[in-house]
Amino acid sequence: MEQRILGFITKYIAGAFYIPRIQVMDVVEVLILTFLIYRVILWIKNTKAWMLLKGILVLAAFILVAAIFRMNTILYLAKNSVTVMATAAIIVFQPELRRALEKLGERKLLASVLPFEPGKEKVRFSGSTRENIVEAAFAMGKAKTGALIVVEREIQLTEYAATGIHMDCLLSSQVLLNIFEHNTPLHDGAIIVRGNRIVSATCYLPLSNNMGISKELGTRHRAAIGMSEVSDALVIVVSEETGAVSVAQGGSIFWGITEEELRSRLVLAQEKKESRSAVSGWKVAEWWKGRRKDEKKTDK
Ligand SMILES: Nc1ncnc2c1ncn2[C@@H]1O[C@H](COP(=O)(O)OP(=O)(O)OP(=O)(O)O)[C@@H](O)[C@H]1O
Repeated sequence: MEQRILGFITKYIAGAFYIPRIQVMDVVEVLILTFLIYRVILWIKNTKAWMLLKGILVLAAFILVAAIFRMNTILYLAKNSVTVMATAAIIVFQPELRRALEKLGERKLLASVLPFEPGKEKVRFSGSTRENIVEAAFAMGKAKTGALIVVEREIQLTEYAATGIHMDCLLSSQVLLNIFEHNTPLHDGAIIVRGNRIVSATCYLPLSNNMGISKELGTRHRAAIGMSEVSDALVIVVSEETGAVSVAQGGSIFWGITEEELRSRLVLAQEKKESRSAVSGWKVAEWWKGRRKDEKKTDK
């Protein structure tokens, strides 16, 4: 048995000491692959694919042992079940894969090379829309009227808008107050804001599966976090119970924020350039640093 292990290692080392001729394109290829692998590892770390990776590592170790000891039946089964397992993984991780591809699309490679996009406005929604949202959110907070407002950014939320009642109405604080008024047909669920207009009301949002979310937060807040996990939207929640205004972004909730904090988050969401860089590159680090200050701990 010892000889078998030694033989395996010697064969492996003999293969590893072969030094091929390295050309410029090989270096470029290695750099590209390094970057891609780094991004995949980051993605795995931030999603439940981390558990999948752990499972794959255990399986790989098991298969390695089987290869060393020449357990042919196990090797045969492993070889033939790879396709089935890959298909199963794609089905199970479909939401995460979709989100990863959407993020790739968000970056707009061409746009980041070109300094400007002709014919496109610099802001997503006007200052007046921003102020109307702030005004209505805190007015509803004062009156303890529950509300859920999704402000769309780069990722289109058409499929979530389709779960509600189509509106296409110019946003104003009065309209917001009216929509979320108790016992009215449109008060339940979320509204989706695109630009300066309310696209849809009574929309159903995906609930977050995050086990770390405080038990004090009910389904309205969980839906806000869920929506921010699957998109880059800024989701504003007004608690019916406490009147607190919170914002969910990037899978985290910033609970009980002030008027000024909500305004500055909306300013960031408003600028098209800012929102694009807020999900990529070094800005992410700044954003993370910033969010630690006012983020409500979700594990209490
Ligand atoms: N998946 C969802 N999508 C959209 N809206 C939802 C969803 N789930 C719940 N809601 C909204 O949240 C309301 C229920 O809020 P609930 O009291 O459970 O949550 P909460 O987080 O404790 O909020 P509050 O502090 O306002 O009580 C529902 O009436 C509905 O309007």
